[in-house]
Amino acid sequence: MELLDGKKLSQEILSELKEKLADAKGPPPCVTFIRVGEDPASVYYVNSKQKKAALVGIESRLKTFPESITQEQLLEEIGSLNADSSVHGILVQAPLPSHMDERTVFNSVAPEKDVDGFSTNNLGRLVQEDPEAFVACTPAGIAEMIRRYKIKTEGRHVVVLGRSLIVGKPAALLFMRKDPFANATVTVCHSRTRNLSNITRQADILIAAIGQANFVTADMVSPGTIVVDVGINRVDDPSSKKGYRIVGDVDFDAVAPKCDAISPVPGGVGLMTVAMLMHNTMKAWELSQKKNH
Ligand SMILES: Nc1nc(=O)c2c([nH]1)NC[C@@H]1CN(c3ccc(C(=O)N[C@@H](CCC(=O)O)C(=O)O)cc3)C=[N+]21
Repeated sequence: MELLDGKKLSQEILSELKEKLADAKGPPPCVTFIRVGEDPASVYYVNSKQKKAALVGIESRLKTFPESITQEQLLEEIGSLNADSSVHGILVQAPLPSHMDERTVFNSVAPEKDVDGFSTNNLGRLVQEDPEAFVACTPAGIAEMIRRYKIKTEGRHVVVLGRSLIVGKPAALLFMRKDPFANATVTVCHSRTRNLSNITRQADILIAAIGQANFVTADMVSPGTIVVDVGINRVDDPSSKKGYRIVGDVDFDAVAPKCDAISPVPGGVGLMTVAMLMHNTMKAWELSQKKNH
């Protein structure tokens, strides 16, 4: 069993980006984060994204708003960032307060600054296999992990567990692209899927993005499978300082011995997500320079 090491890979990606930026002239890439409210997980994630940006030489800015901000006010703020030529990427941290419509908010980010890839425009361009599309950072991170470990996907069966906008759906689209690093046969399963384990046992590559701790058990996985665990679930752990720990969607201890390769949580896809955000910001910056010349 090989461990798919997101920590090592993400550091590799970040240092490649840093190197690329080292001899760049003019203002550096800039990503602006929007955080509404003080959800501790959001505070933590945005903070860690800002730290990684600084490491690479990407400028980052943070705009925070109280939960009481109206959607209209938020759209106005996004509008002024869209118009600000010193900002190359905009990321509205999810989840948003329940009085907002996430779809409307995500769609208000200018397509060329939508480094999250959540807007209609970028999802459409992903379906069209447009290389200039911004691909959502988590699916992009999964694909990059598989590519860098030289895991073949062509003609193989990729089973995606979960159909979310942010992970499951774009991941399925990525792996079915006409591309030597994709070309997979993709099955998407979700909460209404019947005989789930019959399907998951047919997977060459299993991507778990359900959001439920220990959902994927050993009987669901055939020997030799490659498992990518996208879950981030909090479970109580009195022996840890915080009183909880983060686990994925896979019962790691039981499943890992059966796998050819498996990504851990933490230390797996989460870190790749952050690295791909930096990649997307760099891409937004490069595309904006191309346009201005
Ligand atoms: N607009 C938007 N874009 C996002 O990309 C987005 C978002 N909203 N909302 C929340 C999710 C979650 N997410 C993660 C980022 C980093 C780790 C990460 O760094 N994980 C580390 C640390 C885990 C830990 O200890 O908590 C690891 O897996 O090793 C995980 C998850 C981005 N998201």
